[in-house]
Amino acid sequence: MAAQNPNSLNIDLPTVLIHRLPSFNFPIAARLFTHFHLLDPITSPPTSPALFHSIRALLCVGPTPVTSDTLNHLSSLQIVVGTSAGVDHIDLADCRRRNIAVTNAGTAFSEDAADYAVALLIGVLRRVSASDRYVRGGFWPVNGDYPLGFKLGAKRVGILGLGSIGSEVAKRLAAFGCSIAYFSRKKKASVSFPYYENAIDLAANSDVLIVCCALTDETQHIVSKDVMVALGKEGVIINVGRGPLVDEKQLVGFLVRGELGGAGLDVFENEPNVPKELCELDNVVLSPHCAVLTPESFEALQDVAIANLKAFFSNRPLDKAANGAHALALPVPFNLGSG
Ligand SMILES: O=CC(=O)O
Repeated sequence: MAAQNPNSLNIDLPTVLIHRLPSFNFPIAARLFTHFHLLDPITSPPTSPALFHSIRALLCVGPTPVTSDTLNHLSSLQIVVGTSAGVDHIDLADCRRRNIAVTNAGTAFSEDAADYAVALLIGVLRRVSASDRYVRGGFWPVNGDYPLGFKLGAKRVGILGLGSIGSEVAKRLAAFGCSIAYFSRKKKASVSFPYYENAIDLAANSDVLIVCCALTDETQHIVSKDVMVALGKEGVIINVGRGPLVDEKQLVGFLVRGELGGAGLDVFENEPNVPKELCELDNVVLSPHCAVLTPESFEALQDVAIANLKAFFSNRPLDKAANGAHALALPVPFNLGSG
């Protein structure tokens, strides 16, 4: 992302510091530029480190870590605007302690993530990628028809995390004739799908587990060995959440030994490294953490980021009413103070 030269700031626009690892670009930022001065220290290092201590708003690109150390360099910071749905890369507890608001992508990515979860599931059950390899490899004329896949309709789908992505997944798979059940932090009064008290019980009553909950200390390795045993030999795991939600070492073992039916994985424990055993398996579909990446979702993301930053700079609360359908302020105390 090319940002303005800090030495030629237009003082009429509020300043937002971009926080990104050199490898992360923010592909569609055109509209943000029209509303804010985006300072990118990677392309335009500030002439004085004191500038960092005057920054009130930070735009955190992708999973760039926001640690206590980051926050120590930004003593005036009041808001971190994240550009991903997950916020596991942001030290939320420290932000809360320092009274710094944190926002995420809200629902900007939910539909794309849900579409992708369904695509991975169909890809695994119907062996779409493996069939593609079969045709391209010239095996069809030699070996004949490719082995049968499995039907999606009537599968019992267990959703781990019925937030905005999980709800979109449920809507889509219900339309395919699947039955839906879920486990979430709490039972949702507004939802009639069966609720299970824990991931093991959900897995024991499902053919497919779709993992789309947030990564927290409580949910790390929520898909454990016991969950895999409960899901059973024909069971399929789809992960569009975060790699560490699944015990990857166990998953690899279960798949290699034929103790699970398959997996569709967009996220991994040690990205961008993927266990090589997975690449050998035709009942596994792999993708490089791209479930949410469409130009349309980046447009929606800009709406959210602009709405939250505008609300912040005009002292309006960061809530849905203030920020439109996509906005979400995470439950950290938000105090604009006098700054
Ligand atoms: O993984 C993508 C996101 O959290 O937005």
